Amino acid sequence: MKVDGRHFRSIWRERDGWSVGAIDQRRLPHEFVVAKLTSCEDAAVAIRDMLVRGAPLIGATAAYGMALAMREDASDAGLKRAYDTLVVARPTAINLKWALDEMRATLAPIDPLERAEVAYARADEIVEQDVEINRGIADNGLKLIEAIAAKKPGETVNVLTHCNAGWLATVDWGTATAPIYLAHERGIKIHVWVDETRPRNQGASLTAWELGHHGVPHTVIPDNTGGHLMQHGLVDLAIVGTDRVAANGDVCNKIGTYLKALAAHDNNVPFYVALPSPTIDFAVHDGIRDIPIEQRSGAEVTDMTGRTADGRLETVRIVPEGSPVANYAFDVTPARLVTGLITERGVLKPDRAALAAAFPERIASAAK
Ligand SMILES: CSC[C@H]1O[C@H](OP(=O)(O)O)[C@H](O)[C@@H]1O
Repeated sequence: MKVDGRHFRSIWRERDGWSVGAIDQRRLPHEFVVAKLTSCEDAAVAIRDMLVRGAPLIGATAAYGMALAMREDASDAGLKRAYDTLVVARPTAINLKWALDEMRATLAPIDPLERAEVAYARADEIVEQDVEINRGIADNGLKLIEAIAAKKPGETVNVLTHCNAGWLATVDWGTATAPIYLAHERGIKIHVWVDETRPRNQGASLTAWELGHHGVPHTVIPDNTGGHLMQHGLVDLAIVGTDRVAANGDVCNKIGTYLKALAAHDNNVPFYVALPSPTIDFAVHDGIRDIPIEQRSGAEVTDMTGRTADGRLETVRIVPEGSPVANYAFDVTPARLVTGLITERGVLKPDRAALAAAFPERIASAAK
């Protein structure tokens, strides 16, 4: 989307035809730095250390990581090594394995001499497909926003979102933010409550940054505020992203999403989840039981980084030395708390039948 009027994507193939540019999201919102990935290892580290993050962007980065790997070693052993290196970079977003499986299915059958060129072409397709899918999510989600706007003519539609499921979490448009950007472009009065989303503060540092630079009205709120806003009628709907949706409609997303869904349910606030179909894991039938929840470094909880009054970036400790911390990166919202799944093929009920009917080809591939 736009950064002060100039269009950006989160990741791209550079003009040299082989290296990969990506916005270093660890530096936002205070610095806009572009990283250059020149090896499979670079791609794996970028995913692991969250230089890039967000399920679809993780998949796109892994796809280019495989292409970078084929430049290094296009043998069968090289292909296996690249897959094995990338697939363990982060455990929860299924888009990582989805993209790697797509790349391996494309590359394994062909002559190693052709693999590098074909890998870049397939990675480019995955990237363009993400943008196209998210544009479809925008169209389908817009209908929900328009229906709310029609009931309150002249008033603002207030949307709450959690973490960052914006264009920075994908190649472009975002998932949860895609309908928001389209509504804004269509002139609908919209405002976004942005959960700061401790401990990595991706709402405060990424969602606020991208909405602000695209000109979308928003307010950053502490994570614990959403329930209060819902009780007082200040949230018309919630739209969040997801890292993995189970076949039964359970939704895995950034830690704290489940609590937001409970508050929405208690206040009859529609709670939608926006996702591209590669985020559906038809091999998982109980999200709470079976989706692996990443646990990250305790330093993300004990420390905070910010800008000082004189413009320096500093990291400070906010937890007593010696106090143990736990840092669960995701939680799972049961399908019963989800109003609908906004996909590129429509807004679906969060259940097995609806998902299977909308994506029969995915059922077939999961059965293999
Ligand atoms: C469009 S996927 C966005 C999803 O990914 C984020 O997780 P992370 O930043 O740790 O990769 C978060 O759960 C978002 O909702």
